[in-house]
Amino acid sequence: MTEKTFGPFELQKAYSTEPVPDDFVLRRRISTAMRTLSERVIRAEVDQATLQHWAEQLEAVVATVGEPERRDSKQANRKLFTGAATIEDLYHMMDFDPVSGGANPIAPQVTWVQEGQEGVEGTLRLGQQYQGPPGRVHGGVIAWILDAVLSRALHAAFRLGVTGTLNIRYLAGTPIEDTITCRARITGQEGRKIFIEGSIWHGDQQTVHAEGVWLTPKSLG
Ligand SMILES: CCCCC/C=C\C/C=C\C/C=C\C/C=C\CCCC(=O)SCCNC(=O)CCNC(=O)[C@H](O)C(C)(C)COP(=O)(O)OP(=O)(O)OC[C@H]1O[C@@H](n2cnc3c(N)ncnc32)[C@H](O)[C@@H]1OP(=O)(O)O
Repeated sequence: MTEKTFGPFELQKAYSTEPVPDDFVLRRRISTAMRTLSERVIRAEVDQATLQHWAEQLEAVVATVGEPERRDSKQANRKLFTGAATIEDLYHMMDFDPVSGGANPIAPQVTWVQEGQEGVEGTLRLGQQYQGPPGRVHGGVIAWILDAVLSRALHAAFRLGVTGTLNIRYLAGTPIEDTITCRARITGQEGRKIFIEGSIWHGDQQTVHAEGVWLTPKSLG
């Protein structure tokens, strides 16, 4: 049997419906453990001996991992655009994404509840490791997440581009350790320039507004 392959317009569907490759089941477990650890060790009230013990255990894991060879992600990207990407290639592109990638230990995990041409919506919860002012999400982390959410609206509408400009207006504090909602939608297009706006909400309160311009590369536009 020949292995199924995918192009850019099949990416989102295949990624959410095809079985997770075996190695990514394990990569996700590793990342979940690392994310949980990051959240739990921040501000942990423990004694010196416990910190010493944790430090030694974690240093031992780092030594065990060493510096492994890495796959060239450009190759998976090229295969995607010729319709030749395998599910493994798709996971290598998507699952290491620094926002919502299941196999990336630093990626805040977004649950996408709506993804379509009319826009995207996702929910997430950010732990103490993303705190700026006490109890609130760091402003830079908010920009990081919104860049990805607005980009997701671009992809959900089957368009491609890189962030050219991203403006953020912080309207109210965004809480850590509670569920927040992110939204984004395309508002217009002029040639290769695509205009996208987005927001973050805590319940009924909008805490952030974002708007930006994405540029489709000359080679694709
Ligand atoms: C189809 C389904 C797809 C599904 C998904 C597919 C694939 C997914 C693949 C992988 C997914 C994994 C991860 C996703 C990855 C990233 C997502 C997050 C997004 C990012 O993290 S991305 C990184 C940060 N980003 C950059 O790394 C950009 C660096 N930069 C440049 O690469 C250039 O700077 C560029 C290209 C921006 C412009 O260069 P250029 O040569 O094309 O522009 P040019 O001069 O021709 O201007 C043409 C007109 O745009 C106006 N203009 C120019 N620059 C502008 C700007 N900055 N802002 C607003 N307007 C601008 C001019 O004023 C003119 O306007 P006018 O025509 O009106 O005069």
